[in-house]
Amino acid sequence: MFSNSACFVTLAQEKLLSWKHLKLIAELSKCPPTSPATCRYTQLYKYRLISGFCNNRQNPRWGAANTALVRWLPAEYEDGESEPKGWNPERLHNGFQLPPARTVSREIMTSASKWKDDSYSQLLVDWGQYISHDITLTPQSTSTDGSGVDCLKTCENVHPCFPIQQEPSQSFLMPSYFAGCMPFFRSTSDCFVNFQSGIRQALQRQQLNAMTSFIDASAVYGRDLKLESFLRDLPGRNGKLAVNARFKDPKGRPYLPFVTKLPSACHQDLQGERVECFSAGDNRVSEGLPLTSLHTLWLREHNRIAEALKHINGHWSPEMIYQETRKIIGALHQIITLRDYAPKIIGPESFKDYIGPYRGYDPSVDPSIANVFATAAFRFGHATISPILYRLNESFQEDERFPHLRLHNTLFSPWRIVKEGGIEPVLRGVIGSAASAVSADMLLADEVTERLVVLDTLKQMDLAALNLQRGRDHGLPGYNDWREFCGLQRIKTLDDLSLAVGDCRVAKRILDIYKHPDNIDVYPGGLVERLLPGSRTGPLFACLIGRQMKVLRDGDRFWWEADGVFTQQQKEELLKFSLSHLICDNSDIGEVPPDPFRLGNYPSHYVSCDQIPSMNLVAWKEEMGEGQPLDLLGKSELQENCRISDRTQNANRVFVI
Ligand code: HEM
Ligand SMILES: [Ca+2]
Repeated sequence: MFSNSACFVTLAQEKLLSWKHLKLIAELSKCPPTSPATCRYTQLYKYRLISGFCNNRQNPRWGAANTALVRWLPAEYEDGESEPKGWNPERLHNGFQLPPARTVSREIMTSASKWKDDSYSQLLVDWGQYISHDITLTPQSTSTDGSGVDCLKTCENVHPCFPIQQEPSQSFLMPSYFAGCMPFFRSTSDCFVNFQSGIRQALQRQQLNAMTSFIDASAVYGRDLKLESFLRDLPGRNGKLAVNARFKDPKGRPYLPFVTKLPSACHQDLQGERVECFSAGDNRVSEGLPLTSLHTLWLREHNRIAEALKHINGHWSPEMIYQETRKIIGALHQIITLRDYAPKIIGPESFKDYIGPYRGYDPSVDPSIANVFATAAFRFGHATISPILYRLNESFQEDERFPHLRLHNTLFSPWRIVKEGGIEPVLRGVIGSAASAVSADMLLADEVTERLVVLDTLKQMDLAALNLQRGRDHGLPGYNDWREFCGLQRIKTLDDLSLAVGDCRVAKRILDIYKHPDNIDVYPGGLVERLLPGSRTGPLFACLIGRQMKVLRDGDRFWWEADGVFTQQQKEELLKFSLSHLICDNSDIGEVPPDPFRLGNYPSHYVSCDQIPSMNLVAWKEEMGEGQPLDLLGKSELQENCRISDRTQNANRVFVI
């Protein structure tokens, strides 16, 4: 039941089970019991802890890094406890076998072409990917998990491997060691046993979120002290982040530092010198060029703001400059996501229904990421990935030196930033080209279903099949159960499905493959739904994304609008910020659309950077002696007392934070 579990358990549930039983469970699970976390000192500290612990002082683990994804509906494993759906291919669900993930991908989700979305730029897609990396990372088992099985070499379902079977007609295209399947590593399972939700659910396998759930710029700063220290320019004593020591852009602007473990797995320009994978608060930073460009902009913005704050408050310590800048950058991530991004994704009506106006911090709200959000709903964005990466010159035309590229040639290829003109050609491409439209008959581009590059796997992967298989690995309930959860009608007939999808041919194909409406997986089901007006999602994903965004806001003690976090004057300055401003201040681009998520023609819909409002940081001016003494308390000093969960080390820890 608990095999391959990451070890960490708090068993303070004496009211429910005897200590004898708790100890037995701990032994079986190999998860040593620990005392519960407490947050004794945190009221004295005005910044978030890097791990997210003690954001909620009564429930210190809520939203923290390396805690379980929460369940809004109990898991449905084949054996009730841990085996994925489809683990035993012979097993019948409502009288039918589940269709293999790859079949669903090829028959329903893969498209050789994509329509353009005339309203929005590609930046809307890239922000989605960027912010998803701030709030969720589901760690996977590795071949070295002690199981003795190498998931790169087997096509059998043996823990922790749950390979994606190829359709027989495809196998001959594969090298012999892959013939028949694509490798798949099951997500690592959590050891934390939460009895509050009942014994049955407590014993079910749960997956982890390695990131802090909060929108807190953890993709910039990291999620533990070790990574955070590595990313900082501590020797500079200036509150800044460390920059790349080897390369600068053509105008002398900095790049992100490289990873330390060399040679890194990133792809190389075979002609030139090596360019390693970049490092940032999130280790997926080098996955795509727009993603890397956004990370680079935030690195530069941190250093720009830190420099300005140092001038304004000459008496601030390097630690205080760093923390205040980090706090501002976190707030800006929240503003862009809730004000500019979310309404465009779920539509104005759903925004009103599920999120609504801010009414203050609510400590009874659990801000943790839900399993269904990370594993299905927020992966809606995969259907908006463009098969082409556009690179544009100063006149927003195709760049002759750096032409457009097919997507698979850009993944994990940071050399294309360093050697091919910096981040500007890519940034102009993302603001100057249309997002891909989502329609039921054209979902994921075949660039990502036939040629997806995943590091450490030579094989070209299928993102649609990975998403589907991941949902089954996590035992996610089906599409119909989630519809019911969201107050939508269950689908019973082909007519019901045709109505939900808005395309009866697609609806028929889905029922032909699944045979029973209750067998439809939540990912393809949610993805094919007819989009709500003014949104980029159907009603199910709008509900799930809306609910998640609401708890991320209301359950965050440090939310930028929460009482006492910023002064009124500071809030007014923060609200002036926009992604246009981020681009203007940190790249060589001098003209931008006022809202870069909206697609405009160049030059008529662009304005000069001088016309973009900017924050006045004088709102952060503090007279000598005005700050609380603890503002200046060295973080390391405070966090000495905070023994924070680190799954790679001994799990048997006491939390006193
Ligand atoms: C070129 C663009 C993108 C690529 C190559 C990409 C690739 C991937 C891959 C390989 C995974 C892990 C799949 C698995 O094994 O389960 C993943 C997960 C995910 N992606 Fe994307 N993605 C892209 C864009 C996006 C966008 C635009 C969004 C949302 C708007 C998004 C949201 C997510 C989410 C929420 C996860 C789950 C993260 C986790 O919990 O680990 N991705 N993506
Ligand atoms: Ca976060």
